[in-house]
Amino acid sequence: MAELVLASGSPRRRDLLEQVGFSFVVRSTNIDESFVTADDPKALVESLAQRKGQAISLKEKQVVLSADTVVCYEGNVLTKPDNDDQALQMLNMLNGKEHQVYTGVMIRSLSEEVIFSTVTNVEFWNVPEQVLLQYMNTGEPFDKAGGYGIQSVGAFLVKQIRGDYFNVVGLPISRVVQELIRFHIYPSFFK
Ligand SMILES: Cc1cn([C@H]2C[C@H](O)[C@@H](COP(=O)(O)OP(=O)(O)OP(=O)(O)O)O2)c(=O)[nH]c1=O
Repeated sequence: MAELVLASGSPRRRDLLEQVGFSFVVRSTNIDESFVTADDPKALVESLAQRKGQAISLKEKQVVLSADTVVCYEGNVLTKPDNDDQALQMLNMLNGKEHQVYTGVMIRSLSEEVIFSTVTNVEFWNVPEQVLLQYMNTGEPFDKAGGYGIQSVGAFLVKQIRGDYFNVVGLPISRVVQELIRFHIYPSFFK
């Protein structure tokens, strides 16, 4: 059986792969995300996932998985906020509105590769700015695209979603399972 390499420092991606029973090794990448253009969020996340995946040197019988998640609101692409001002600005932008979360995924071996992306619509309740400020002060927004975590305290912001919940958390896990099986990587319950 092939060995799965997760090219990600994201604890959420690790947790989701473990949740469905994959064994894998983690190799964190540090690519420069700044010079990728952001006109098209689908193309953006696919291109970033591809860069992360290509930054790993592969051996025979290894399969690498990489991903990138962004939040998109009316043409604005939101990545992880760098500071308090940015985090609050993002939360204010999304407050009371619907936005899209895009995750791009790359899976590659020495002989094959696949790149795809999934989009989920998320609608936020309208909450007072003071509450957004208090949420920001929890520190939770800072390592998350769009400045919130649907899987944690940020759940209080979410009125409804349309599409894959796990895609918002950072990996469209059911699609990933299907694709990994094509690469001969199986979750433990398959054995
Ligand atoms: C919208 C949203 C994003 N996120 C996270 C998922 C991703 O980890 C992060 C987006 O940043 P990414 O750049 O996609 O990933 P990362 O820097 O955390 O990890 P790596 O590049 O090493 O794979 O935002 C949540 O955890 N919850 C949410 O609700």
